[in-house]
Amino acid sequence: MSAEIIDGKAFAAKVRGQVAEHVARIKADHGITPGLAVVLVGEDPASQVYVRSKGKQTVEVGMNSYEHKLDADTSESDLLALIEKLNDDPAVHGILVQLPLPDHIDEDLVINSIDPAKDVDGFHISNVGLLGTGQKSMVPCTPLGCLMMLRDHHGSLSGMDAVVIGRSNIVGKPMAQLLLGDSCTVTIAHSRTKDLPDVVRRADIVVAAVGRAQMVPGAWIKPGATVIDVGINRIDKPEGGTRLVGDVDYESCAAVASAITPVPGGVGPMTIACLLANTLTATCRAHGLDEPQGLTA
Ligand SMILES: Nc1nc(=O)c2c([nH]1)NC[C@@H]1CN(c3ccc(C(=O)N[C@@H](CCC(=O)O)C(=O)O)cc3)C=[N+]21
Repeated sequence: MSAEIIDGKAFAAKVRGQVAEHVARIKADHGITPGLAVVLVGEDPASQVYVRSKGKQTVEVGMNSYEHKLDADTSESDLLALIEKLNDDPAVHGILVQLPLPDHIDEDLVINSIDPAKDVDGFHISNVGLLGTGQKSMVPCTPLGCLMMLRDHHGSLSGMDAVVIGRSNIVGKPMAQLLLGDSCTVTIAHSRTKDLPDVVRRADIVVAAVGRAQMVPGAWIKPGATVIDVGINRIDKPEGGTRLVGDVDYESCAAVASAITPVPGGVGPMTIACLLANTLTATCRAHGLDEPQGLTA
């Protein structure tokens, strides 16, 4: 194994420290406490774990956390009414509606009903359009966390060949926009891409975000490339029990890459840290305060 391990857990702790410092300052100077509302519909146990750790970390950086847990059979109109209330609540600077939503609720409708200025996930069409045209926006947390780690590792990304595997609205597409914004030559690959191994082999930067356990083998990686693994998949261990793995085959990729993010402890913790950074950014914009440096795209 030769690759440097990019420690997302440590990086996320550093980001949270910067957020906490800034929060303390705006509290002391302006009497403002950032507030993040998280809305969870249904009982999905994995989702509940994320919501809990988000809530805990929100409080740890000095923000107010508002959790709304709704029954799985909550109607779309009740959910929209809650969002309207949160949009109008000056104590709430950020709103996150945990995805996926139950089938009877129109996800796009719900996301686009969030005030874009409070859309700390960056999923509202206004924010997507602003990001795509290089204007100031709220940037989706997972791609923002990946970008922070890449910038930290490489300094400039200018002119690098980047391949994003996966074309989701949540990760693949915004990741491609951010890499383009940093002057990479960007390819978005997906399930219909021809000769995927050859496409991936051209890349200086590989971002894997397909949601398929260990699908990228080391044989696809150009020696010396940087591998960012967005996948979080739970698989059975041969000896019983389960473990988390990414979308890349860690052992074989780490043997040829120059740097790689582990799962767990890579992109996941950075996603939550960036959610807090976005909540701080939204708070500063709402009150016309200076934005934190280095915590936005
Ligand atoms: N509107 C919305 N925004 C989201 O950002 C969002 C969402 N919906 N729905 C669910 C997914 C999932 N998600 C994770 C965040 C952090 C970890 C994380 O920190 N994982 C740890 C491991 C956790 C464990 O051990 O189970 C790690 O990778 O090291 C995982 C998953 C955010 N999501």
